[in-house]
Amino acid sequence: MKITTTATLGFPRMGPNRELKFALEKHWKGSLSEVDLIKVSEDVETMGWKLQKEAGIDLITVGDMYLYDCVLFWIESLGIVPHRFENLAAGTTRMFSMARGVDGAEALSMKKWITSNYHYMVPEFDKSSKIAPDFSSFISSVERGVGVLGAECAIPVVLGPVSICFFARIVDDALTTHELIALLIPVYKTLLQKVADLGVKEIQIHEPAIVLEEVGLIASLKTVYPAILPKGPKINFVTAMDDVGKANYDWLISESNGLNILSMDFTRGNTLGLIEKRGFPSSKMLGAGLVDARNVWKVDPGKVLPLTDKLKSLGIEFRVQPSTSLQYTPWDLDREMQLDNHPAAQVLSFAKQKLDELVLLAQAISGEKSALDTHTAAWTTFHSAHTGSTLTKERIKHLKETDFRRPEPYKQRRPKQLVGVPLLPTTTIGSFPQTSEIRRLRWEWKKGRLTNEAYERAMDQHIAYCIGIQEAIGIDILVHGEPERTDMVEFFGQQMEGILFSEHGWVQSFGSRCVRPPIIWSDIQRPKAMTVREFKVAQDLTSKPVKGMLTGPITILNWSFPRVDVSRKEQAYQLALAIRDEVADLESAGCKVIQVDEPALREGMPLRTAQKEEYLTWSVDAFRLATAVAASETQIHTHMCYCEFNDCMEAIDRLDTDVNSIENARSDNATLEAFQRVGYEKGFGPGLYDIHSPVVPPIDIMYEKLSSFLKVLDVEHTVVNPDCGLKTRGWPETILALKHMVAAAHNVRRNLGIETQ
Ligand SMILES: Nc1nc2c(c(=O)[nH]1)N[C@@H](CNc1ccc(C(=O)N[C@@H](CCC(=O)N[C@@H](CCC(=O)N[C@@H](CCC(=O)O)C(=O)O)C(=O)O)C(=O)O)cc1)CN2
Ligand code: MET
Ligand SMILES: [Zn+2]
Repeated sequence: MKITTTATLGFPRMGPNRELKFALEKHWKGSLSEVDLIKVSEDVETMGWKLQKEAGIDLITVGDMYLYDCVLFWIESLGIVPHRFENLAAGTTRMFSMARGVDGAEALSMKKWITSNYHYMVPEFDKSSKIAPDFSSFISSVERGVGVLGAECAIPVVLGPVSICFFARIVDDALTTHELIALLIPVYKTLLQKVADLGVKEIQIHEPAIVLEEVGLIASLKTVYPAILPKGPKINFVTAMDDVGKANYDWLISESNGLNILSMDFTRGNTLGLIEKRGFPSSKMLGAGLVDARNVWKVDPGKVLPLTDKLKSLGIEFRVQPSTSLQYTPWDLDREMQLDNHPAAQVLSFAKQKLDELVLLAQAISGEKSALDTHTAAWTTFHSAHTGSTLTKERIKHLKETDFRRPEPYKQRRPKQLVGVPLLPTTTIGSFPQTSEIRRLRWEWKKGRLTNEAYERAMDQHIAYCIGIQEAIGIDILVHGEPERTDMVEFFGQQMEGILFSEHGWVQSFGSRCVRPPIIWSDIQRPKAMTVREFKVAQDLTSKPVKGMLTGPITILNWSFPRVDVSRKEQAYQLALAIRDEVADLESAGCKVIQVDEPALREGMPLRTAQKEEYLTWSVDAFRLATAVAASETQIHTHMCYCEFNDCMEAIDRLDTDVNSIENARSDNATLEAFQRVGYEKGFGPGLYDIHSPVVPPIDIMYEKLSSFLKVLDVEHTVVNPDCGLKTRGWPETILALKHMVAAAHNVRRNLGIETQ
């Protein structure tokens, strides 16, 4: 019997030891040449190819080793350059300049990639932008892949033109999406023919935007695809992260669209439902995304084999693939020595292990019944050994309606809070610069070269420094600065039972920045207070209120690898109880204002309208469960950043926080007005300046901005703050920016007669 084919859709790009991250950062500092940077990236790419080849993967992607981001690479290759960068010569330097900004030209904006914690660079097309393609870098990387892997195995990846158009921000009505599509058609036709001429047998065209419910998407697909496909290679049209929805599905399966293989995600959304209801043509092959590329659990044969049996019974010809690129999982589980004896280790799988799973699954499908037996055994052992926490389960069972409700509504509790703090109080979002000295201390401590006491003393000095700076600048609501936290999610996860950590399990978040997502494997419990010690250290140093700083349950869930044996809702409630206990402990320690960050609330929202409400209901409830324990006198803040607020404003209102500090990078007040329209009447802290830029706005700009906020917002309910945490910034610009922010607040207060001197 013919063995089922296996293919991949992309591999982690940072390398087993984050080689690319360190090379990039050296290059940007000027201590590594472009040639040497490219050498590092090619070495990492070759390592990935070798692993895939050795695992027995049949079709391996090439041309997708992006130095910074996939979309950015295609922006540069297509030469789509906004006016402010037009004097730069094409090439890697221009590409990095667009990603990171240069003096006088701010960076392209960054956006969450569909429903993940990966960020892409947003293409920007203004009146002076053109399409000025140069595909030489892409073509030579494909040639390298074909050279190493052979033309039978090397599959070039192209980012599709429809996604470029739908991701793009068109400035000043420079042109319509339709006109942009028309410009891209001949360019893509030439590109795809060039790739075909290299003798490859298949081309993957990735169209990630197809899972979004965008108006006009289908019309674009219909215009573009008949016009661009080359003669020769088969075309694998790749979608991921959700099902494609009915309308797009019907276009995908149409006989006349010229597509040969349709790759779809079977781990999110309801792809099987679409196939069952709407059929699948015998003229096309299915690229079945059966191995979850966004989580770290082994394939469960009990779940996946019934699915493949179904596909077989429908007579569909299919191959085995990961659900999307493996870039969302860490490189290799074998390096995690400290997990060796952990009960969950036997059911974990990182990118390298997933390659073996693809091959085993293909063997099982091809009739080798025993291929996945060890997988079945591992899951059985895991489930029988793992009982979870009775205490947590009981607490959830006995939750009452009042556990989700503050003792009094906003209007009644607000006058009881922070009495004595001036109107338009100034504050920050939590973190202060994470200096190399802080990271070095942490490293020494982790290696055992620094005792717990010595590490805590060192962190306390940083806290004292942060308090001193804030006092000196005259900020009203202080923070301790979060020096003890590696990451706002990792830090909390590390102190909860039921959550596991990897040592090398880095996943790219944007550019060279990576995260090590916690792995939720069992019921959550918080054995002891997580932040109270540092809060007390800070509060003891000042008579001003210090804001307690927590990460909310939804953000912890969405930035972790979740369990697959219980619902996300259940996990969110468990996390909420842990945070609730922390809120109560902070309050007992004298904390008067507590911020519970939820920057990832929007990101976890499903794409299909039908499922959005359900998600927003339980996620808002989880947040309320975490915070409603606070007394009326305690002011609860939240913070959200870099997301689209428009379709979840009512949900944000239902969080029932006293203050919501949001990133508001766009200069107009559209977001604030929209919040007013949905009846949001609680406290607001719109970001006064963008923390991503090292450029410090002058006082008068901040003054204007704050004054403009007050055209929409009520003075009584407005808080003055930057738009996100300051951990990625340096001290000098942080101090200057906060001085300007405080000065702007004073000027506005004087202007309004709230303050006299
Ligand atoms: N989880 C998460 N997602 C998020 C955000 C966030 O803050 N957290 N913010 C938004 C943007 N995303 C971001 C993601 C990562 C970073 C970031 O700064 N990451 C750091 C890693 C942070 C970290 O854990 N650092 C460790 C250091 C670990 C380390 O590299 N150790 C070295 C040795 C020590 C050294 O020399 O630094 C090693 O292991 O080799 C620490 O502080 O201790 C990086 O890539 O550089 C920033 C923003 C959206 N998503
Ligand atoms: C990505 S949101 C960051 C919130 C966190 N409190 C910080 O200031 O870093
Ligand atoms: Zn933020």
